[in-house]
Amino acid sequence: MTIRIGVIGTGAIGEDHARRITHVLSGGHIVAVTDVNRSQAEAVVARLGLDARVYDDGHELIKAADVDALLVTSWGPTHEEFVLAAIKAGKYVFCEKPLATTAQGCLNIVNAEVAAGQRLVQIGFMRPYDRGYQLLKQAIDDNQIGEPLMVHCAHRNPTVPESYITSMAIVDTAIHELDVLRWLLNDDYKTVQVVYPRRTRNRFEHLADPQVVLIETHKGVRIDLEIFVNCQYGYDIQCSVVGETGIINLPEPQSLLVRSDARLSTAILTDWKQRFIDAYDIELQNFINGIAQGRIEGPTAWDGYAAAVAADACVKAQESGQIEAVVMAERPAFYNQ
Ligand SMILES: NC(=O)C1=CN([C@@H]2O[C@H](COP(=O)(O)OP(=O)(O)OC[C@H]3O[C@@H](n4cnc5c(N)ncnc54)[C@H](O)[C@@H]3O)[C@@H](O)[C@H]2O)C=CC1
Ligand SMILES: O=C1[C@@H](O)[C@H](O)[C@@H](O)[C@H](O)[C@H]1O
Repeated sequence: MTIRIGVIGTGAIGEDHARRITHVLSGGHIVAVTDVNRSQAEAVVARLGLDARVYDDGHELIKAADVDALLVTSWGPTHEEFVLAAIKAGKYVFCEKPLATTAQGCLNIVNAEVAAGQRLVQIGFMRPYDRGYQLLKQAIDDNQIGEPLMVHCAHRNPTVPESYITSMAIVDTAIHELDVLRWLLNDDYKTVQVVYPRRTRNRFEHLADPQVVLIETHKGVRIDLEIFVNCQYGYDIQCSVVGETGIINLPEPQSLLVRSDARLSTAILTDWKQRFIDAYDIELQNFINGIAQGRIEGPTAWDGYAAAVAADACVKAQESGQIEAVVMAERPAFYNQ
């Protein structure tokens, strides 16, 4: 059985996902694409050699009879309307993060999915599929370091474009940690605070960079998360969990150790596409397999909502300078299955 897939938004990650579905994974076929910049969609069709129709509009594509499932990889503020339209059409939809740019937007999707009575939405939170994070989780669940007490994290990008604004450090970047740490610790967030260190000179003037997000979970774990999106030297994701009897660190991506010219060195990646390449492959293969089996199992709309509630509180904390509460709605039993 081949799942016929339509892609809405053929920018960086839309093209990369279309590439992996076409040239790496099995069971999926890209039959339709659209982008507000039509020439971008046409260029992707040509570059990847896709046998796909180019639509003028995402809603038209969602309704197309030969499209079984959607990838929503357009800009964050457009996700909610496309995911709601996909649910209305009764079609499976893989939506890149964020599910919606506000918690209320995510809740609208949660409510629509619950009303549809079937899991149709998977979010592109790929870190739980990353081998390194899986090893961390296994060690915590096996009680190898006792109860987790503190987590030190860093999320560093080499540079960001001028269009990247201060709140995006939360809704676009920290959102990955806001998702993966709930899963890792099997916990939810109680409060958040954002503090601003001295700013780097290597930033656009309007952007506060770096930032430090301080989080307290319901179990009392304290998390400090550095977001530094103009760090210059690489794409660097760090996570260190301090437990009662030991410390575990996220493994570095595999890389050659080179002895040469009186130096011992190893390269640092610079591109998010490479850092999580295996996780992206696995999450999308799971989505395709889940559709074929009539049951998708990846990160849910509720996970998208939970991360967005924390993100909303962080954005509030960016502006207030205060400790802000993270208050979630009651989890529908639908998501306990
Ligand atoms: N899971 C992950 O690690 C990553 C996720 N993302 C997420 O993926 C989404 C896209 O990010 P990028 O590919 O980096 O951005 P991008 O700007 O490279 O691509 C987005 C594309 O969507 C198109 N678009 C915007 N509005 C549209 C609409 N209404 N209908 C059709 N097309 C539309 C744009 O013209 C553009 O070509 C964002 O939500 C981002 O947060 C991006 C990078 C990594
Ligand atoms: O999702 C991503 C981007 O959208 C975001 O802009 C980057 O900061 C993240 O590192 C990357 O993983």
